[in-house]
Amino acid sequence: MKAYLDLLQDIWDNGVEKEDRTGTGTISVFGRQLRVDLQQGFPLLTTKKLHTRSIVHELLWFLSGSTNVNYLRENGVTIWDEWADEEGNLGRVYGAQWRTWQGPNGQVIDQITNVIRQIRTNPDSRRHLVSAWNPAEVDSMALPPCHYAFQFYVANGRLSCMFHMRSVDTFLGLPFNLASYALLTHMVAQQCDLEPGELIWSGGDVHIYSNHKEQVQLQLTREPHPLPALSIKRKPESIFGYKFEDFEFVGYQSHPGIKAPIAI
Ligand SMILES: Nc1nc(=O)c2c([nH]1)NC[C@@H]1CN(c3ccc(C(=O)N[C@@H](CCC(=O)O)C(=O)O)cc3)CN21
Ligand SMILES: O=c1ccn([C@H]2C[C@H](O)[C@@H](COP(=O)(O)O)O2)c(=O)[nH]1
Repeated sequence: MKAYLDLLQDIWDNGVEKEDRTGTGTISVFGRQLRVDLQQGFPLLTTKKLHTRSIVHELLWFLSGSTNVNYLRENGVTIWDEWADEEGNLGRVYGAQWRTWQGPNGQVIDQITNVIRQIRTNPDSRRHLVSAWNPAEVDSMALPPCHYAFQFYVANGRLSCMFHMRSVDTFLGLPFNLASYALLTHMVAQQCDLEPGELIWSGGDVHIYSNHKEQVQLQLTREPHPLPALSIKRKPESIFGYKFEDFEFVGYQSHPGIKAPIAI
């Protein structure tokens, strides 16, 4: 994950100071890409300890189609609490767009089921795409999607994934997002009898919040450890059958966690 540290350094060296919606202030660059070969290990940051529990539960929650934080809270995950209303609702965020995109004639589109069916039946298609960016509904979301689209690609028996982010909290958000899409790629690959290939991240406004600068400097002094491996204990009937206990990050060795405030 040297590439991640290089990205932090790149923002540090080339970023411009920019105000933002949260009032925190950032240094920011525009348009960057990272590529990770999933055959070389699972891309979990080793230069600070990541809370894998939150990452796994958040992905299972997206896949379930839920947009209420109750499931997360029941499992001790608090990362979406600041954006939820009194009933725990977030509006038509990721889960809703992935599983129940509403068409103009009242039809409901399950993009996840569809994309997996397509990968299985027509792997060479160039349309293996899921979009969370729904212009008709962005105003009814607690936060418009940051990771707004992803695409799969099949070649040589391997499944690769490219995902796009319009706005990137590089210190707190991106490590979660990379691990989450790596996990999703492993799951979809298993469901489609493929091996995981490459994970490609592309970012628009890629920033470091002004109150994360010390944390970033500390992280940049640290040497990465070897990457862990992901073990999936069983193959469920469908992409929606995975449980938290099915995943193990084998050999995850990391530097200690680094606390940082989240910009709301
Ligand atoms: N400013 C901002 N950055 C984000 O990354 C972000 C948002 N807002 N809003 C929506 C979601 C929520 N996400 C979050 C929220 C909190 C943490 C966070 O505080 N992470 C801590 C550990 C917290 C935990 O797992 O309990 C960390 O040290 O990584 C990470 C991602 C990602 N998204
Ligand atoms: O998965 C996520 C979700 C959110 N973020 C970050 C990116 C920005 O710092 C904020 C969102 O603020 P906007 O003003 O809507 O851009 O959250 C992330 O990095 N990853």
